[in-house]
Amino acid sequence: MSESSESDKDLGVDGLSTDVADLPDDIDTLRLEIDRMDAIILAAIQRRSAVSKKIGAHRMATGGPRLVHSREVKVLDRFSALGSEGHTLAMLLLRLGRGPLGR
Ligand SMILES: O=C(O)C(=O)C[C@]1(C(=O)O)C=C[C@@H](O)C=C1
Repeated sequence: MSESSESDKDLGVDGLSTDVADLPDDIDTLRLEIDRMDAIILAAIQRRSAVSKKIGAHRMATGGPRLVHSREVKVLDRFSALGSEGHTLAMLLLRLGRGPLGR
């Protein structure tokens, strides 16, 4: 998997390295790190969805479109760093942000 890009560093995720050489070969310790990452990921997804819904509500209240294709392409591009599964994950994030109207 690729390291985070320069632009991601600008966005404040530079503390989350994929270099885990410094972690011990101890399953309990490693599982604790997974639990910590899962908690961060879950909170980030929930916050992302809330922000996305807020943008959508504002845009629709001001007469704009429900979806913005160019932004969705950017999200899909970013997650292509994960390979083909990145597309599935990005689509899921976009769906979570759209809410029930966006199916
Ligand atoms: O960036 C926007 O304009 C959004 O509404 C956010 C978002 C997203 O979740 O990334 C959601 C719906 C749009 O179609 C595009 C992007």
